[in-house]
Amino acid sequence: MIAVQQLTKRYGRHTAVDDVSFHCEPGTVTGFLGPNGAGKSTTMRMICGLTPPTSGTATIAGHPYRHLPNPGRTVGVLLDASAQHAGRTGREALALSAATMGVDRRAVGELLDRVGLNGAAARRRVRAYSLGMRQRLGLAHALLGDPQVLVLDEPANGLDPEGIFWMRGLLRDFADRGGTVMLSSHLLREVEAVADRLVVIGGGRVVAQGSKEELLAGSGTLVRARDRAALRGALERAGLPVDDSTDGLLVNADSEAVGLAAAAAGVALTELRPTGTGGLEQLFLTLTAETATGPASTRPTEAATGPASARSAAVPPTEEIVR
Ligand SMILES: Nc1ncnc2c1ncn2[C@@H]1O[C@H](COP(=O)(O)OP(=O)(O)OP(=O)(O)O)[C@@H](O)[C@H]1O
Repeated sequence: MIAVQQLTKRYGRHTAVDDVSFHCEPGTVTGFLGPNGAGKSTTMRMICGLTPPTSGTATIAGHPYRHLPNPGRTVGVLLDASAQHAGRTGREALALSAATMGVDRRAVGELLDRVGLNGAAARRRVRAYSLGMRQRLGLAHALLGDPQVLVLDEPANGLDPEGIFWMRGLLRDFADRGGTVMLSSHLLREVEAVADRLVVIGGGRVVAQGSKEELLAGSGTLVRARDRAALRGALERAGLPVDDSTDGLLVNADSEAVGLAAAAAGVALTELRPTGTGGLEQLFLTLTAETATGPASTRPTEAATGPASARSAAVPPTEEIVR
C-alpha cells in the first residue's frame, strides 16, 4: 500500500507538486498519468525518499521510505533505467545488488531469465544495452528483494511492442498475487490496458482519480450552435451544468435533455453528441489540455471525467491550473 497525503514540493517560487493525495492499494495497478512537467517524477521521487517534500507525507507499507529497514525488500523502485552502472555486466550489477540486500544469489539467474536478459545479454556491459534492455535490468533490480510494492516511472519507455506486452503481463500478475503497483506513463493506451485505478496529474495537482471504469464512463454531451451565447443561456435556464470547450459546450446531461432545452429556447444546433467515448486519451487530453499547452482551451467537466465521485474534490478552476 502506498499512501500519499497532501504532498507538496516547491522549487523556489515554482510549485512542482501541489497538495497531492492518493492511495495505491494491494492487488491493484495504479496508473499515474500526466503530460510532461506535470509532477509525476517529482511525486515518485518524494515517495521513494529521494526528494524531500516541502510539506505532506508519503508512506509505503505504513512507513516513510527512509524508515524502511531494507527498502528493497518492501518496495521495488525503477525511476531512471539509464542510471545504472555502465561498466558492469547485467549479471554483475544484479549480483552486487543481491549481495547488498541479502538476497540469495540464485535469484539473480532466475530474474535475468524472467526479464529476458539471459545468456549473452547478461554478460554484456550495461553501456552496450539498449534503453529497452536497461528497463528490463531495472525491473529485475526492482523485483530482486521480492517486494510487495512496485514504483515504476515510465517503465515502458524504450520497450518494443512485444516488450510492452510482456511488461503488462508481469505487472498484472504481480498485482493479481496481492502486490501494489504504481506506474507512471504517457503511453495512455498501455496504462488503459493494465491499470485498475488512475490518478491524473496536471500542473502539479491531481485533476482526477478513481477506478478506470469510473473515469472512462462519460455521461455528458458536446453541443454546438452558431449562437453560442444563446445556447449557453438556454442550457443554464434549464439548470444543466455547462462548461466551455474548444469544440463547443460540454454539458453534464444526456443528449436528449440538451436537445430539448435548446429546442425550447428556439436555438438551432449544429452538433449534438455524447462524450466519453474516446477512452482514456480523451480524458487525459481534456483534463490536462491547459497544463500541457499553456492557454486554457478546454476545462474539465463531469461530461469528460465521469461521476463526481471519481474527480478530485480539489480540482482547481482552470485559471489555477494554468501557470
Ligand atoms: N530539481 C528541480 N529544480 C527545479 N525544478 C524542478 C526540479 N525537478 C523538477 N522540477 C520542475 O518541476 C516540474 C515537474 O517536473 P517532473 O519531472 O516531476 O514532471 P513529470 O511529470 O515527471 O514530467 P516528464 O514526463 O517530462 O518527466 C517541472 O516544471 C520541472 O521543471
